[in-house]
Amino acid sequence: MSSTRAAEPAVGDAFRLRGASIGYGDVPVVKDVDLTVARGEAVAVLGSNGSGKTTLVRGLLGLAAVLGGEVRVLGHPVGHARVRRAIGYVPQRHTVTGAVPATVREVVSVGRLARLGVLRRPGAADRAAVANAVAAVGLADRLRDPVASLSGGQQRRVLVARALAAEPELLVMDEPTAGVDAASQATLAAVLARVAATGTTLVVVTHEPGALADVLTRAVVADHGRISYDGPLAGADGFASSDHHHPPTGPAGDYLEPEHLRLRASGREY
Ligand SMILES: Nc1ncnc2c1ncn2[C@@H]1O[C@H](COP(=O)(O)OP(=O)(O)OP(=O)(O)O)[C@@H](O)[C@H]1O
Repeated sequence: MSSTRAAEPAVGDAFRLRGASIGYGDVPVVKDVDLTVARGEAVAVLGSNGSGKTTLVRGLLGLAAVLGGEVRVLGHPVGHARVRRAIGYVPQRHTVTGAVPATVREVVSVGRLARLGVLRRPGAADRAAVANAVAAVGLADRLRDPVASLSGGQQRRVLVARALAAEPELLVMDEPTAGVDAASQATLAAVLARVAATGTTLVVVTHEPGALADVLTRAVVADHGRISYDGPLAGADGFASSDHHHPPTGPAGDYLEPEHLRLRASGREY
């Protein structure tokens, strides 16, 4: 997709964990982890079920609690407004079926909200970013269709487009290829290669790194909440667990609906 954001030199950290413990309530799942990812890197997060991969990336997004140590994203503490605008997220397992019969364009437009702020109305650049993101995932001909009328794999691609529409500096994807057919995985790999080429940092939680092997260069393997391997993706052979992946089932209502409603309530059309 084209980007309105000029490629910036990849300087500094995309994120940095120092002795970081991340979890839920007061229970750490990720324990005492040191990890630095530089801007512009493309990193796979691998490991078996329950090893803490999702919790690790949710810690970057402020969706899991930092219980100890330090987590900084783009040089800022987690939850900083600058970080919220700069980070794109494709959550795990969610499809887009829910109570709100949103169209593809509406769901993808939600990805622009953080950039727009409360007051600014969408302009040509916003509409172009949405259209480009939808085209990038191969769904341009479905722009006006209700998302609920798409297949599970197509709905995953809508969520990828929603994250791309924000033109994020850091794109975090949790199992983006789960339940997506081989042709669509190849499309996604091509999209991510173009996104990476603009200097965007990629972090992809996956059980299927092979599908994105041309894009992801570094692998981090989680094991019982700790990092057991950090190095070239090629050297992580055998760590990727293919014993299981989640079918993309279940409503995404908790994550999507309030934002859909906000978009509609604001009367802002794309
Ligand atoms: N919201 C939550 N509240 C409490 N515990 C949680 C929550 N989410 C995950 N956990 C626990 O954290 C541990 C790690 O889960 P996590 O989802 O991070 O693993 P994962 O490596 O992403 O696994 P998978 O490959 O199955 O997606 C699990 O034991 C899980 O029960």
